[in-house]
Amino acid sequence: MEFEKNILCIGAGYVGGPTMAMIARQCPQYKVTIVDINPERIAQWNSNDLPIYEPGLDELVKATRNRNLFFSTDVERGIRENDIIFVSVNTPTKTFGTGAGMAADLQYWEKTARQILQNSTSPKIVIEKSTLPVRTAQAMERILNTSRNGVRFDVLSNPEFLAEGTAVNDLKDPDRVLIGSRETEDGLKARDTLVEIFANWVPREKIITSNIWSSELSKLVSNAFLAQRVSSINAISALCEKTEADVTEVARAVGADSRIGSRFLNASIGFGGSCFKKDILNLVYLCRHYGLNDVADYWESVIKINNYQQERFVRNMLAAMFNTLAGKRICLFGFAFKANTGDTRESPAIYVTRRLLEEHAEVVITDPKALNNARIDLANVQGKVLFVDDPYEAAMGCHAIAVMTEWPLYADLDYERLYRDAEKPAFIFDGRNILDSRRCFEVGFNVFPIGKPALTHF
Ligand SMILES: NC(=O)C1=CN([C@@H]2O[C@H](COP(=O)(O)OP(=O)(O)OC[C@H]3O[C@@H](n4cnc5c(N)ncnc54)[C@H](O)[C@@H]3O)[C@@H](O)[C@H]2O)C=CC1
Ligand SMILES: O=C(O)[C@H]1O[C@H](OP(=O)(O)OP(=O)(O)OC[C@H]2O[C@@H](n3ccc(=O)[nH]c3=O)[C@H](O)[C@@H]2O)[C@H](O)[C@@H](O)[C@@H]1O
Repeated sequence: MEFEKNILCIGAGYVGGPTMAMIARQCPQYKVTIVDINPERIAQWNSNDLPIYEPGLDELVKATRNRNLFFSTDVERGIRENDIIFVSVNTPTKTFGTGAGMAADLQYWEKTARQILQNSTSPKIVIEKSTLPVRTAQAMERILNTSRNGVRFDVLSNPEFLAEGTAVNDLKDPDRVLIGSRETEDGLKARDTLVEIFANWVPREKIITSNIWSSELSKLVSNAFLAQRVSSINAISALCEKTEADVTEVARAVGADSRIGSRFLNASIGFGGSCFKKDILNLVYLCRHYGLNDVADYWESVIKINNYQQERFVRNMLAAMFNTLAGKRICLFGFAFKANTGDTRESPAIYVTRRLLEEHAEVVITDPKALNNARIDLANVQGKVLFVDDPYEAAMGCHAIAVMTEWPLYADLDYERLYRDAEKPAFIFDGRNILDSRRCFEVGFNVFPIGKPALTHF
C-alpha cells in the first residue's frame, strides 16, 4: 500500500511510543515507524506487554501496530526511508564534566543528528521532540549542514506537553501543539508540513506556531511554571502545619480566582518525574550561562523547596514516631512518581526510602504498577526493603503507613482492617492528602496529612 507520508521517530520511550501511536491512529494515510537502539524495548513494543504502562495505550497500539505503525531497531534504514523524522531520545541531566548536575546531556541527541546526516540521501525535515536547551536547533543545523552531498535539512521544534498517566487523552485532545521554525521560506514550508499532520485531528486554533527559539524555550518554561505551582503550594503547606490552616482549603480559596486557576495546587511530598527537575536545572544553567544569576536563583528555589518538602516529610515522621525509626517497619503505599503510571524516575518515594533506611527503618513497598521499577531503583541500597503486591499484606505488622502515590485504590482500602493488623500506636503519613483522615483517626490511627492539622490520640 502506498502511504501519503512516511514518518519516522527515533526513540521509543514514554514520548516517542504514545505520540507516534496517536499520529498513526489519527492518520491512517501515513506510515509511522519508531526506531530505537534498545532491542529489548522494541521487542516489548512489538509484544502484548508494552514497555510502559499508560491508560488507553494498549488499545491504541493494538489498533495501529503492523497496520501503519511499526517498531524496529533498524535506525539507519528508518532514516533512509523516511523524510519526516521526529527525534525523541532522552536528554537527561549531565552527570559528568562541565555542567554536571545541571546542564542537559546532549550526547544521545548529537549521535542521532550525526546518524541522520550519514544516512540521508534525500531532503529531510528533522523535528526536535525531545526537550532541549534553547538554541539546540542551531547546533543541530550546524551538524546537519556539514554535509557535502547537498542534502537539505530543515529543523523544527515541536516539544511535547503530554503528562504521564493521561498521555493518550493529552495527545488526542491537547491544550495546544507548538511548532517552532526558522522564518525563512524553507523553514515555513517545513512548518506547514508538520501543521498539516496535526491538523488531521487537532483544531487549527490550537496549533501554535512561533520562531524556533521561542518554541524550545516555551517547553522549559511550561515545566518550570507547573513545578513552581507545586513548590508554591508545598511551601504554604509548611506554614499551614504551623498555623492550623488547612492547605486544601487555602488552595481552593486561592484557586477560585480565575486569574490563578485551581489546577496543580495539590500539596504533596513533592514533585517527581523525569522532567521537572531536569528541565528546571537546564533553565537555571542557561540563565547562569547568560550571566542572569538572579533569574537562575529564582528558578532554582523551585527545586530547593521540592527537596525541602521531601526532607520535611521524613523529619515529620521521625518527630511523630518518638524521634526514632530504628527497627520500625514502614509501609509505603505507592512508589510511582504519580498515579496511573509505573514510572518511578525521580519519584519522591526513592528519596523517602533512602532516608528511612538511613534511620535504620525497614521499608515495605507496595504499588500496583511500579514494583519492577522500584526494585531496579533500590537495587543498591543498604538495609531491609521488601516489595509486596497486596497492600494489606504489605502493611501487616507495620508501625506506619506512608502514602507516596495518589493511586485511588489506597483511599478505598479497609482502614479498620489495616489498623487491626498494625503495630500500635499506629501512624499514617498521607503524603498526597487522599485519605479520609477523620475516618482513619476514628479507627485508631494517628494521622499526619500534608499541610493540615494532625489528628492524634495522644
Ligand atoms: N516522559 C515524559 O512524560 C515527557 C518527556 N519529554 C521529553 O522527551 C524526551 C524523551 O523522553 P522519554 O520518552 O521519557 O525518554 P525515554 O528514556 O523513555 O526514551 C528515550 C528512548 O530513546 C532511545 N535512544 C537514545 N539514543 C538513541 C539513538 N541514538 N538512536 C535511537 N534511539 C535512541 C533510548 O533507548 C530510549 O528508549 C526527553 O527529552 C524528555 O525530556 C517531554 C514531554 C513528556
Ligand atoms: O515534560 C514532561 O515530562 C511533562 O512533565 C509534566 O508531566 P508529568 O511529569 O508526567 O506529570 P505531572 O502531572 O505534571 O506531575 C508531575 C509531578 O508533580 C506532582 N504534582 C502535580 C500536581 C499537583 O498539584 N501536585 C503535585 O505534587 C505529581 O504528583 C508528580 O510527581 C507536565 O505536566 C507535562 O506537561 C510535561 O510534558
